[in-house]
Amino acid sequence: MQFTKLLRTKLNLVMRSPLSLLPQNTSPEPKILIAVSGGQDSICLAKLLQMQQAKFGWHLAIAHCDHRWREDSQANADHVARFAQDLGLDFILRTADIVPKSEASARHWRYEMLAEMAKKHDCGYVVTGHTRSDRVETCLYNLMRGSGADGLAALSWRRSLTDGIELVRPLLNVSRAETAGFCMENQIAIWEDSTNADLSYRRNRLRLETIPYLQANFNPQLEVAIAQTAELLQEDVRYLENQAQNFFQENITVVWNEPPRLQCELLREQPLALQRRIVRQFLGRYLKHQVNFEDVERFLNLLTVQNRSQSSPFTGQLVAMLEHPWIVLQSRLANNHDT
Ligand SMILES: Nc1ncnc2c1ncn2[C@@H]1O[C@H](COP(=O)(O)OP(=O)(O)OP(=O)(O)O)[C@@H](O)[C@H]1O
Repeated sequence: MQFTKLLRTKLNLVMRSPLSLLPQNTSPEPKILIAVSGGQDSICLAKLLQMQQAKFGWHLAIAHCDHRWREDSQANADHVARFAQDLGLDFILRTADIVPKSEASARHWRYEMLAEMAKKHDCGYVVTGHTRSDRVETCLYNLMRGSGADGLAALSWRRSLTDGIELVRPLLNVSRAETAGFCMENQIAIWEDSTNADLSYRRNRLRLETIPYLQANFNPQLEVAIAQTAELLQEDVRYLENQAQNFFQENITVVWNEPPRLQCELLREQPLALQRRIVRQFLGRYLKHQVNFEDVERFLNLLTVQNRSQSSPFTGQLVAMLEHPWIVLQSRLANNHDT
């Protein structure tokens, strides 16, 4: 039982134990919803948690989301239902009314359903089977998209899913090879997603071609190295985000009322790394799309211009106007200096 022992040890480390992210032996019994796709990672997670259920006093349930985008999706859901029954755990299923059009919309729907199921069944925690391998893929993928530290700090151990419900990923230091070894060792049948081998998906090319190439030619320990980078950046990002939040709390440099405005002088005094985060948080409240690099740089350019009526338009209806000593965010219609 080599893999079983290894993974149990990894999850119960004395220092920084992933399981310490979950409540243990509290009263009332903590309820945890395990998101299971049927693949080796979430199957491994569910079995590992079930093995320790009595020790930590958890009430566990399994949730599956059927996106209905493959012909065999019903059989996939049935597989997970049988697995839950074998483990003696409750099974909760959500089936999509409308088949999602993209990976991103499927993921969005899935997290919405997981939050809704957790709320309905009184679970304070949702756990997913994301592994170190997922983390490395996400990190590399984001690197190629030009992402900053936030994207490279891919996948957090824990974040808020919705009000009062935490999302926890206990397998972030476990590799996919280890979850596969665990499932084999424990003779658990996993559901093979037929699209996993499809190289027309960029994510699959990264997993099946790029990462093995980098491992063979650059660093056999590539996964560990990149996961370490993500881990380090995560705390850097947290620190900088807090600093940016403090800026809003400590200085009367921002007015949130209409039209919202930021004071140029105090913003200019901050290091550029912080200026960028402050502006991103500020714009994030108002722009309809996700704030991107160009939006932030366009806003910050206003700090360097002399022309009092200079403006920077954003996609959509908003424009940032230099109105000394402020940069004001207003509707394009309200401003006739549009560039
Ligand atoms: N259909 C599903 N039903 C329930 N849980 C799921 C489903 N698909 C994925 N999950 C959960 O999400 C984890 C990650 O799955 P996967 O890597 O396929 O998702 P992803 O699309 O990359 O999502 P993410 O953006 O969260 O990384 C799984 O280990 C499992 O816990």
